[in-house]
Amino acid sequence: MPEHDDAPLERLLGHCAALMGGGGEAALAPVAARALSAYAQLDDADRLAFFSTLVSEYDVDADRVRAAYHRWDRAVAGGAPSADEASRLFDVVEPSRQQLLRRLNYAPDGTLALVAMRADVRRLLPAHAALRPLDHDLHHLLTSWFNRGFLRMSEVVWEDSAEVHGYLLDYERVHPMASRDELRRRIEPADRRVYAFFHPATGSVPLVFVEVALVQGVPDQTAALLENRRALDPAAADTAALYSINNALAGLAGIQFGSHLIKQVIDQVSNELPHLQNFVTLSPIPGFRHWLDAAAAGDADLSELRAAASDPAGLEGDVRERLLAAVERYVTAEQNDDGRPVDPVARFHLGNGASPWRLNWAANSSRTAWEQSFGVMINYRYPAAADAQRPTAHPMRGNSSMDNSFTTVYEAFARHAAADPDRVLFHLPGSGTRSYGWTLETAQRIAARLVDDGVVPGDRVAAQVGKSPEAIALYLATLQVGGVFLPLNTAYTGTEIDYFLTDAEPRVFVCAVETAGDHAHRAGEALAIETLGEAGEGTLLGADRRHEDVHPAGADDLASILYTSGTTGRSKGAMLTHANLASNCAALIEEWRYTEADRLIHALPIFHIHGLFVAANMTLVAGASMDFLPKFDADAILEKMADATVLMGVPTFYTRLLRSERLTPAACAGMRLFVSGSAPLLASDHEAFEARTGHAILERYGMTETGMNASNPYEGARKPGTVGRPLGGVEVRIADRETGGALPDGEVGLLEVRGPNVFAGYWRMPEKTASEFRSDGYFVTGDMARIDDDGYVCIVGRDKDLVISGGFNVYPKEIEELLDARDEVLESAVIGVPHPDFGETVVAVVVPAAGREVDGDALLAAIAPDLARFKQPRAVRVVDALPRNVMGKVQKAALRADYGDLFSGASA
Ligand SMILES: CC(C)(COP(=O)(O)OP(=O)(O)OC[C@H]1O[C@@H](n2cnc3c(N)ncnc32)[C@H](O)[C@@H]1OP(=O)(O)O)[C@@H](O)C(=O)NCCC(=O)NCCSC(=O)CC(=O)O
Repeated sequence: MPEHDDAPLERLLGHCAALMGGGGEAALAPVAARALSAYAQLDDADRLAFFSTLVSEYDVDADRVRAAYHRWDRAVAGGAPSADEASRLFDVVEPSRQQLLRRLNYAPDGTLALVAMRADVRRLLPAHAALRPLDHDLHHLLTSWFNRGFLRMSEVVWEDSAEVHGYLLDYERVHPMASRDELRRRIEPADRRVYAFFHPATGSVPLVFVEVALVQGVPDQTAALLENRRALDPAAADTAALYSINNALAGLAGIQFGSHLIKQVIDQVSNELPHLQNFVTLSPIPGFRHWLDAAAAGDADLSELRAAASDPAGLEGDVRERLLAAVERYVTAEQNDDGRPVDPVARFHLGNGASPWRLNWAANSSRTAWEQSFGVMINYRYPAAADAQRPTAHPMRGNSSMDNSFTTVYEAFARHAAADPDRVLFHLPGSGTRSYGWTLETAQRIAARLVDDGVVPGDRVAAQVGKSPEAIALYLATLQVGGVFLPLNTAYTGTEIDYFLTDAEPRVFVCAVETAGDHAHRAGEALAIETLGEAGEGTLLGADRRHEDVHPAGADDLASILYTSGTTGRSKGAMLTHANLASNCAALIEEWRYTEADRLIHALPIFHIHGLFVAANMTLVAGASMDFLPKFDADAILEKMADATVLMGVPTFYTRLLRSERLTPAACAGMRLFVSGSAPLLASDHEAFEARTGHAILERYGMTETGMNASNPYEGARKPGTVGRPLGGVEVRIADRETGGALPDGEVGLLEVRGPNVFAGYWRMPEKTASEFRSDGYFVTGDMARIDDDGYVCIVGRDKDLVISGGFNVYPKEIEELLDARDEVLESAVIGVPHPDFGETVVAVVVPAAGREVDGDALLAAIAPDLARFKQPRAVRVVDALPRNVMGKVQKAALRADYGDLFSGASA
């Protein structure tokens, strides 16, 4: 080779030796600059030689490590290790090339040159694995130099320098740009933004840049975002689409800037445009086809799908559906050993707090998109800034989840109110009534108050109030203004309320007039407190105007969050969308032939799905009326039967009615339907009720997360001990508990459901949400069931450790945690045992701490302030030890057997 080709490498190595020779920073900086300029002249062969020298010659010195270790070890053995020995050891285990690289960084623009050097290393790495230690050192150094705290975000505008624009043109890889004109279309229009992150050491080079489009509706096509079009007025947009996110410098691959960059972009956009509702991406799925190719080798279905998909003309109908299902599985379920998604883009967004939202068929017609994922793209959805958690959900297949062609519960109610304002909605105890028109006006007055309190769409409105027509108007008002209704059990204590308010961060909390004093301390900048009494008194109705605007809710917008106790002790907020409520209500109205002629006896609480989203929603949507009773009262119900047509209740209602002598065929003569749900109805109660009244109770099955799933038929056999067939639009299947594989009819397994009724996920618990869904969108209910020969679902037990007391769910963990926190308790196990009135009730089995005694009553009194009454154990049993299996797990089944008849003799 001619001498001048060798010279730069030799010069470089000479400079490196000089740099390691010592000297102050001022003296070394020019040497470093000369070294980097020599490096810039190297070709790949020389680079490889240089890198190999760094690996072999600038490594750790084994003798020095050994010597330092022995000194340290001796000092430790002698009982007097000093900080000196430890730091000496620390210094010598670092390869000397790290010091060399740090000194190269003394050169002006040294950091950028070292980032470029790492890009070279990474390019050569696949063929030269021996360079890995060098890459590791560079990664280590760059990670600390590019600490997130040094990054500065700014919006790139058309007036910025050509240099910055040039970088964007060069580094845009998601949707490459052919010209400055194209760049201009992404920067200049009012509905387009580019945000870039800069670092002091790399000057005007944007390390990461994010391109944002302000649009109406969640986008499903890249072409629509990139084409030349008239700009949309940002005030008319409802969605910010982050459609291109680029890491500019290959040398920074794998350097985590933290999860805040995207959040910072979202904060910036939503500060400027607070009305935006959706923050989404339209992202590629780069690894899908590669994964399909590999996975097809061991999977006959995928192999067949891969073959079918190889012909672009055949990508219709069934193949398309199956491909989308496979993409969904790839994005949501396929994980690396570290539990993170295999797809790099999914890893990035899910790691940053987004959720997979929707798959879009034929979203990108570029060749790359075709080669990566058959042109399928995905929207990930980010929580909005103000509303730190927008809905998270499993992806919905096939461009369909944003279908707005449906009527919300509020709209259906408002139509009845407008068409026939005098129609009675509430029959109150005594002879009072409230009309649809009154309810609409009351809701509008409450809406005015909510708006004055600062409620904007997406804000939560929490309520712990007694049952009254005004409380229903509050629910309607919340929906009207686009809020998310969060009803709370009136039995919850202050400690429990603290948790819900902290977790849900509502804008407004409405409490009972008499508890206002207890909650006054919660009021502040972020939370307004209002009061509402059972007679309609309180501050909530204080507005002297009506707010008539109706927020146009989208199908996927949240309508409500309902908290259910958690298996881990932390209550989970189930997020229900407008489409969840509307679709479920429509299915029930049809199934139970519910019409405006119906008059419902409503004796349920209105803070749960049964009383609010089944009973009240059906009435509001059908234009029917209801006898609105404050709570269950057998005599009051029997009285109302004279005028009513339908009763909806939990099994305790029927157990108690059966105890009344007034329950006769004559008393029920005008009734057409008795519905039971929320807990299993004893087959014996079903039979006794039919024998006494001639009415077969219609048992149905639902849960907070799904609304109603199945129902015995209105016409046809209502079979005791079953919950009937799936409702229209709802799919159910029985799955093997271990493998998740589908089981044939007749076998017992986990009941799983899918359909428009299934919730959008748990509030701020994306991992919990993900763990409760199968990759194909089925929600795992936790109930064990089988399907009989007629297709009826029979619930045979529960997989989850849940107690259902009088229709209220109670998770033992929450109570065990309170018991275990007591000094006198070593450990505890809480179980549900049969109870003649509540179906099941809560019992605590407690082991005292060493040398301590447990007094059951005192223990219950101690935990009572933190626990709603219905969750409090009805009995405490003190034992020496809890029964455990060989794995050490408490055997609750054994405890249930031991204490199962604790209440069998009790009268309710
Ligand atoms: C069963 C009930 C009628 C019983 O209420 P009552 O007010 O009549 O009870 P009571 O007057 O006899 O009260 C006796 C004592 O028990 C307490 N208590 C009240 N309800 C209780 C319950 N469910 N479990 C345990 N304790 C309960 C009271 O505080 C009181 O405490 P003390 O001893 O201190 O006096 C009521 O709990 C109820 O309406 N439950 C319905 C719950 C519901 O709507 N669930 C739907 C969830 S939605 C869902 O699950 C999905 C689906 O529907 O599919």
